[in-house]
Amino acid sequence: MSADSSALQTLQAIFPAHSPTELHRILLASNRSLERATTALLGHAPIVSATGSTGKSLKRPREHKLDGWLKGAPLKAQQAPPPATRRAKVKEADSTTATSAFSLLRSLPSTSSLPSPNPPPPVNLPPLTLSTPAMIAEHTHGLITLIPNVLPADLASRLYKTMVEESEGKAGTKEAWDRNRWYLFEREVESPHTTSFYVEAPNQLDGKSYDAQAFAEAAHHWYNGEKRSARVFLPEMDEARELIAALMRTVLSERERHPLEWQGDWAPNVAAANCYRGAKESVGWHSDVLTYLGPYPTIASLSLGVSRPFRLRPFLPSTSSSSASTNRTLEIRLDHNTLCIMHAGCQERFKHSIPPVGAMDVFRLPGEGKEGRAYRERINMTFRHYRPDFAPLPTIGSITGSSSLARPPVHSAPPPAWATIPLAAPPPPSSSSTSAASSTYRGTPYCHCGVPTLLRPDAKGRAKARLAPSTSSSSSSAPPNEVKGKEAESPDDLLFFWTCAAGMQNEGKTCKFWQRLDMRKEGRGRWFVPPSSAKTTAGSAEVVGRGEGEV
Ligand SMILES: O=C(O)CCC(=O)C(=O)O
Ligand SMILES: [Fe+2]
Repeated sequence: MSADSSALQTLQAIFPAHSPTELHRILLASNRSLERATTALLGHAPIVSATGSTGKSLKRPREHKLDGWLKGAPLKAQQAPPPATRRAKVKEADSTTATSAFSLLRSLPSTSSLPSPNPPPPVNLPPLTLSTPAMIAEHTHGLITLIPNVLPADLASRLYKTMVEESEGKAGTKEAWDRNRWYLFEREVESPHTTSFYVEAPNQLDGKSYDAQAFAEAAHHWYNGEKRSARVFLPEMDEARELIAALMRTVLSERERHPLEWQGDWAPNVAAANCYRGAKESVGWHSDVLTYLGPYPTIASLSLGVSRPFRLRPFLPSTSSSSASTNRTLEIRLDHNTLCIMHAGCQERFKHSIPPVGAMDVFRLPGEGKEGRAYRERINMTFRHYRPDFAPLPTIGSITGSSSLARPPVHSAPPPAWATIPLAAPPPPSSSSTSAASSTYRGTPYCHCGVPTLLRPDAKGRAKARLAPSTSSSSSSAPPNEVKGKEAESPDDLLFFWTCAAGMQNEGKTCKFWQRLDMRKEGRGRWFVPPSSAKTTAGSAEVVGRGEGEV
């Protein structure tokens, strides 16, 4: 796929009301710069929130904010998966997905494909609806498993009601969920849905090699760097995550684990929660940032309430030609009480989105009949396993485990926001600690802006092509991540890198920091030695954790 068609695709996603021809013309007139084309199409207006925190006026109609992005086709009537028992469904899904995922990863568009001098213009096929477990397994290469009716019906209803109230600020913490805000091309944008982030209460952490504060701090990455507090799991969420954890143990025991993924138990220790109120609320194309999940994470995403389509689109290598079929958007309907498991490799190979829909059915709780409240909300909870070997450093090692702190309504003091932690100046390049192999865990690399970086996969193969053109063949002997041993036995050859995150909150300005993930040098995976056993204190950790050199 050429840079042009990639940019064109992005423009089509942002401005679906414009024809591909028109977008192509504007892209060419903008010297093929995506940013310039976007600016031109937005008429130079900043995308600011209605409350205008930048102080600039809202000049564009609402459809030009993020919630106007990706206006998809109206939701087509779709066939719900046929009913079956929970056990049978797990089996059915497993039988089509087990152990095949990583060999199938190799069959996805390769980052080593040859450039195509004249790629054909992208053809816009409508999304392909995947309505059976077999279709889902085939088209997602085993990277998605859907489990309908995952929770007992009564728990699903209770959890849904609580989370709707919680999102409105009427339960638990009495604080409504917020919209994320961040910068894109130096314009402030806000998420077209509301969101919040949940972590384990300190008393749930006894004996674990991380602490609640560390992961509360990690909530910042969920919020694109905006300073927000994490909340503690509500009782109904705990009930659900226990059941989901047990189910996931079975599902994962039957799958091949990727050498770079977490090799221990998958424990859902955090959850991002999203509320989509009405047909227009949505989330745009993205893949989940890997900063605390590490490479090849498994994410268990629970849907409650209104049914909405979930879309997936493969990342296409920047240097390869693509056909309309390899690039086709996939669509899966997510009904109430469905678990959508995004397996290891899904974030690396696909983007996902919840598009706005033209119309939607309201939701009534099972058993309440027509008299029941007509809900307009879809609640989503993505249960995630934040890895100790990817945890933020400043507070790791200070496990509280205090039962007197049982279930506080919310972390009362804001977590030690990375943007506010007094930072030592980044060390000079010569003192870069990356050169010394060390197995002591040193946390998240900090960039030159003094903030923790984001971990992302080199999903399009751009970095790989730039770094090592000679390794661009899939038969390359150069291992990923420059490591020997188990972590080098990656069945695909994707790279991961740390990048500056400051731009998301710093009026779009970044320091261009870029550093390749190296599991061994950074003391992760099988080289992980928890800082507590290395006698790291919170105070010294602040200094140790920052300022790795740029490569
Ligand atoms: O609402 C969903 O199903 C997707 C949410 C999502 O993409 C996320 O939490 O990262
Ligand atoms: Fe996501």
